[in-house]
Amino acid sequence: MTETVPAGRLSSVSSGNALELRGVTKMFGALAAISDITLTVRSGERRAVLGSNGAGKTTLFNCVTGDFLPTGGTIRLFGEDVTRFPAYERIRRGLRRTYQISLLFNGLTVADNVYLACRGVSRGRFSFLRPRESDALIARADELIAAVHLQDWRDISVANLSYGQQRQLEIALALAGAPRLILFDEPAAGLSPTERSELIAILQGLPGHIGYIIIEHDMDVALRVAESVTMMHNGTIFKEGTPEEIENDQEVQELYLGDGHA
Ligand SMILES: Nc1ncnc2c1ncn2[C@@H]1O[C@H](COP(=O)(O)OP(=O)(O)OP(=O)(O)O)[C@@H](O)[C@H]1O
Repeated sequence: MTETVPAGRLSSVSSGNALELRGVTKMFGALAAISDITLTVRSGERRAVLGSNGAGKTTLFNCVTGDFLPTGGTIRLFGEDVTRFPAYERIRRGLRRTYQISLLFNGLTVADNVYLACRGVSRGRFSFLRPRESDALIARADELIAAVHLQDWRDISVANLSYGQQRQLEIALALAGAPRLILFDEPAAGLSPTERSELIAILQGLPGHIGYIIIEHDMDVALRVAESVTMMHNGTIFKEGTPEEIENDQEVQELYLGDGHA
């Protein structure tokens, strides 16, 4: 976890597309939660998806992960059509996701949680651990713990971590295996200003080959950790641009920033 590429210079280290959505629609009865979404995210790209409540952000994530099958359209992950693939097949191809709810083992330590996540995605998980394999997984777990700035809490049980530290740990779990694209669902929700700064530093410090899409209501966080922004409104894409373009866009300000949604 030593390679760090600042957001904004990522396109130079990666090629190809991580994600291509073409005309993706998801209906719930008569309601189009998302409608005709066409979106391309390059490998290594860091994209924020913004929009007011009910804009369709989470539905978009659920379609990408395979939690929902879209009603229409196609989804390609690293060039492959995964539209009808189950979630685990997408995970095998390097897709990860964090949730707004915690999925941690509260009674276990930080190190145990990350170790189990590493073991869960390692090839030898169904065999008895050989010492060397175990050592490698422990070393990998320690790398991930350092990547999310939790090395001083390595042996503390999750129940004794602050809320912000628990969110940091969830990022470490998402990094287990070989993720190439991570979907972060409101990682800054409920964090203190100090914890938000920590989160920004962690996201900015992720290895350059790992792209991500972040849903975030906190504009300050979103615009600092993303190189591109997609604004959603009423289930459709309303605007795309750089953080600067979005921040200065008159329509965005009127629709989103000015009405207290941020
Ligand atoms: N499982 C579901 N069944 C029926 N309607 C749903 C379902 N999931 C989402 N919706 C509806 O689809 C629309 C988009 O919801 P979605 O949760 O994707 O928005 P969002 O942008 O993530 O909102 P928020 O910021 O509040 O999480 C909303 O009108 C919502 O009520």
